[in-house]
Amino acid sequence: MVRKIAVNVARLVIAMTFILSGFVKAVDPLGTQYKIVDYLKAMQLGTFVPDFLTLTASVLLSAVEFGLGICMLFAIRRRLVSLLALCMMIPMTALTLWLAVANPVTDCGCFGDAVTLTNWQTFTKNVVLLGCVAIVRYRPLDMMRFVSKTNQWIVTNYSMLFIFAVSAWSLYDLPQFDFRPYHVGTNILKGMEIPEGAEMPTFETTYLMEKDGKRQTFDIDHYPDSTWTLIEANTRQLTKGYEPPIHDFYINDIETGEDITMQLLEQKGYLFLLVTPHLGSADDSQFDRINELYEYSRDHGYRFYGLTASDEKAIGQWRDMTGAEYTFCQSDETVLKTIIRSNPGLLLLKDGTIVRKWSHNNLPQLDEEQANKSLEQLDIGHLPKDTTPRKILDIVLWYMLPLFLLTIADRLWAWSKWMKRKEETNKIFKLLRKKKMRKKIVAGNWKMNLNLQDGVALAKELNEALAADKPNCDVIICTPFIHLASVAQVLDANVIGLGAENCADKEKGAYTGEVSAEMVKSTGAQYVILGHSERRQYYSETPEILKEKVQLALKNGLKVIFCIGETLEEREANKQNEVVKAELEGSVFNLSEEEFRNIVIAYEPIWAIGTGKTATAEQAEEIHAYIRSIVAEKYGATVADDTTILYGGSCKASNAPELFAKPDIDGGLIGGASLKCADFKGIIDAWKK
Ligand SMILES: O=C(CO)COP(=O)(O)O
Repeated sequence: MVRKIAVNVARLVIAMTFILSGFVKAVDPLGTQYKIVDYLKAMQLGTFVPDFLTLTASVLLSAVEFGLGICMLFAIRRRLVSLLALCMMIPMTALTLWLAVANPVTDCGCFGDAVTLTNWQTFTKNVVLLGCVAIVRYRPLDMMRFVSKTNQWIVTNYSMLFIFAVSAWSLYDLPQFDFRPYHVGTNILKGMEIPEGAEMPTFETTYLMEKDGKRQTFDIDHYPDSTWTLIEANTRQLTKGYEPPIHDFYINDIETGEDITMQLLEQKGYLFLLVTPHLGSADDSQFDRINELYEYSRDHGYRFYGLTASDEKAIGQWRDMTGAEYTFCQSDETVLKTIIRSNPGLLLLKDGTIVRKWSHNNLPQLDEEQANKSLEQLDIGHLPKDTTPRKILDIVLWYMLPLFLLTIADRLWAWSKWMKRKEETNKIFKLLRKKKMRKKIVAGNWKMNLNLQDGVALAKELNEALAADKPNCDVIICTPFIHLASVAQVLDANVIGLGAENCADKEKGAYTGEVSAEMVKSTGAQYVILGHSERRQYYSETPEILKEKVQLALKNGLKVIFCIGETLEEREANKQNEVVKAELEGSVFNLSEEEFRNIVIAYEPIWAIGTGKTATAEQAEEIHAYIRSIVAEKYGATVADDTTILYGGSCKASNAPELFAKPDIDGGLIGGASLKCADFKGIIDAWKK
């Protein structure tokens, strides 16, 4: 248990970290690409790898991280994914150790610009993650699944589609979430301010001095007297001090080389900055639109500058190619790349505040009417509404919600499958289902007892007792022929069903002493007992005769309580299964499924009838389950599940509850104990226990 919890906590930590890190990289693929280039430069490989490769690597890296995170979260391909995570984390941890020690790149870029970590923090984070991956790798199968194997492909494919769409959209337009210091709404001057009392950087200078050929290093507090000669002074920075979010922004006038940052930012009004870090690789497809915007700003007296890190030659080429008339200024390439992830990209500032940012693919287009208006009058001249909540909602609606719904549907499906399996294997579940689906019946078989008056009186008494205390099973009384019509008169058919104990194997005609199924039906009876062992034994009813009787009873709309059961010798010879199977096959398994649904089976071991010897509940359950299994073989599991199988043979109020509690025993066919109202009701009430 503890182990399982540890594996699942570790798995969630890895999943969340990978998903976050993959997502923020996908949101800003160019930022990730720049970071990759930084690493390559630090390894002296910068010049060998072309841009398209580093950009592809950036997109793939985010997809791999996000994909691994999702697989961890949903426990998809557990063994493979934990191995891949380990293969990724080992070199990553080694790499970040090198970063922490050698410090070739200051920010690792693990979480893009969303979360900035120092190199030692990154290394610590990776050590923790490596630990988690090791735990998960040790027991990958302890990870609990959120979606079943058959539906995992939906999660992975949908996630891959999502993350590539995020990357593509961010590349085409701009990062959908801007975590950099130059996001819309930022006042650049404010971003450059150092608050009063902020920590200042500290430095230490040491002095290498010489006296009489002996050299020694001193700090300022222990600076020696003039007998020492200064050889060398060394200054090193001890602490960085406070660094404002924008600390390296500058704009230089190309012609004069003068820094005009303050002049441009402090001047009130609108300012367009066309940012092109590198003119040689800038996209020039939209130059018409850029020129139109320049003309618009010129007509309305707005300032418009190109800002690049390229040299004058490149600027000249750009002018020739695009007909650009705007003035170019110079700035730092990295700063320009940080300002906007588009080359070129357009910035609109008002009073030093960034009001809008456009990728070259999404530049504003002004129609004639708009072109005549000032920026104050246009939408684009004002800060946009904060679209972050909307974007988050989009992600929730388009990505998280479908996955969530899939998970719920999948879990419900898995749960119903589990329940089904449980029902098939677990007796308690079986019992629950049986009680839910099949008819529970307690039927009385009066046999050749009670004269007409006593019979009618008993029927009346029982009717009243059950009307006053409703049974929660079906109750049937099966009486001799002569009682039927009269008893039918005193019974409430909604409370007690009526049946005969026999019917003829002939339809009608010269069969002196016989009573046909049609006649039985005409009394108001709904059931007939057939195949009782006493009739088989004393009146030589063979399976063939019973087959005829069953057919005629069903034809006349009677339901049949069909009795089967073995003799003591047969039980002792362990032949009970064979016997009951042969009895069913001999008389009822010829029926169609529809006909068979009108059969109630009564298992009555002959050695238990009227003898006071009851089959134990376990014995009875065992053979009832067997009977149900052969019905299932013949008619299928559904019919078998719906078939009521009664137990008969010395069943009393005292043993009925135990018998009826068995999953395959659906009630009783009662002989002796059905002749007294109290005894019979006692058995009926067993269903209430
Ligand atoms: O034969 C029976 C019901 O048909 C069982 O009889 P007893 O309940 O008297 O044993």
